[in-house]
Amino acid sequence: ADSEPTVPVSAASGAVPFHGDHQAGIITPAQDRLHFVAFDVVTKDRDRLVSMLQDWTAAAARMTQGQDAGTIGAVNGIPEAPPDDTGEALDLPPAGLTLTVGFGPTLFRDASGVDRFGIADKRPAALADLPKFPADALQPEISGGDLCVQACANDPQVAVHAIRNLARIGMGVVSVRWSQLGFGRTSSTSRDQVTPRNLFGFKDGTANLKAEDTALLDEHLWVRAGDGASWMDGGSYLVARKIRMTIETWDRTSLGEQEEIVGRAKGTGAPLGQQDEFDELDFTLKGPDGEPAIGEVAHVKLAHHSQNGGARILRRGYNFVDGSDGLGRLNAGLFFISFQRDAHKQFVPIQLQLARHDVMNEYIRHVSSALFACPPGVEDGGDYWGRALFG
Ligand SMILES: C=CC1=C(C)c2cc3[nH]c(cc4nc(cc5[nH]c(cc1n2)c(C)c5CCC(=O)O)C(CCC(=O)O)=C4C)c(C)c3C=C
Ligand SMILES: [Fe+2]
Repeated sequence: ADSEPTVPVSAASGAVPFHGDHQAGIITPAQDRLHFVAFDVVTKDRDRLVSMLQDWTAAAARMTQGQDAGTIGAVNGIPEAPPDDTGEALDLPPAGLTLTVGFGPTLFRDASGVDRFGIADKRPAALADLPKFPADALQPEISGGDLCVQACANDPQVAVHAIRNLARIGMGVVSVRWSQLGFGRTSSTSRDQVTPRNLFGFKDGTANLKAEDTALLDEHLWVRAGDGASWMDGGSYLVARKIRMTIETWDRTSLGEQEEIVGRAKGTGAPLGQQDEFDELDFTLKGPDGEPAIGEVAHVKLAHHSQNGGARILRRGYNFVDGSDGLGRLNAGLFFISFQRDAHKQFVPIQLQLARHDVMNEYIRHVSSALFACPPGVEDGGDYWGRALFG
């Protein structure tokens, strides 16, 4: 990838700046592909962990700009040594790659309560474990993690290459706990983007926090001074939930029932009883039968900020199909990701409402869960991922 791109640089293939006040990959217009990884830290040596985070930052700054992970490169080193880049992104453009790091609750105190790195007193209250929700069917082996990296790009090979090289660089310090590929975005995070569809066939990401809503982002997305741990100022909390969708059952449900469950028209994405996808939800409208056009337990009503003490989130999830399950069903669903200023005040009340009342629950199952604190952006120069926490 050190050579000049061989295809014209467009918005989809170009580079997203790595440095800035906030990490890229949050309000960056959602790219089409995801490789998300959670790591366990396998050393107790704080200096080794910090040194790896510095190496990761340097590699991330390079890879997001379409360069090799290391300064020598995949094919320019001595024949006797393993290359400092694995090579599968050679000749590929940056493809909008963003790499977003997060710190999990167990980095601060592990499962046995041990403060391995002397940072337990820096754990923000907002990074307390998420509660168990009704009907959660979480698999511990694909949940949690000490660190995460969200790689988003418009080329899956570019996202996978980035995660693979970070894992390689971290050998002996971290090991991969779990990872997830996503093949199609299920959100828009900018008003310039067309709303994509999830595997239920519905437009997903219409009523989302978007990059243009700067006042709402300050209110609901970015951690600010006074929120708690100052090292998180300018950062955001990431919730990941792998949600299996039993699409074979969904596909036997009538169109009308599907639309009632969601609360929007499948074709246009408009709220039921309204015309345009981007019309504000109107819960006072009545249908021909005199009942509310959007039912009391429609997904969009239950999830709406008016029903959840004003809580809003920035959704940035992806469709996944992990092959089939051996019983003739696709192992498919939605890898839900949301960013918010405090997951306990935003994601939790919304998810409690959904877990209790959403008819969609007959067709979905939450199988993994994780919460990470994503620190603010990295400045150009000597800064690195986690400096404010460890420095
Ligand atoms: C806890 C947060 C949420 C989970 C988990 C969740 C799962 C989930 N959602 C869909 C499909 C759609 N969701 C839509 C809107 C919507 N969903 C949430 C939150 C969660 N969804 C919010 C906050 C909203 C916006 C509500 C509003 O203010 O209008 C929609 C409608 C289109 C849109 O606005 O994006 C769809 C469709 C699935 C399939 C799913 C789990 C698999
Ligand atoms: Fe939703």
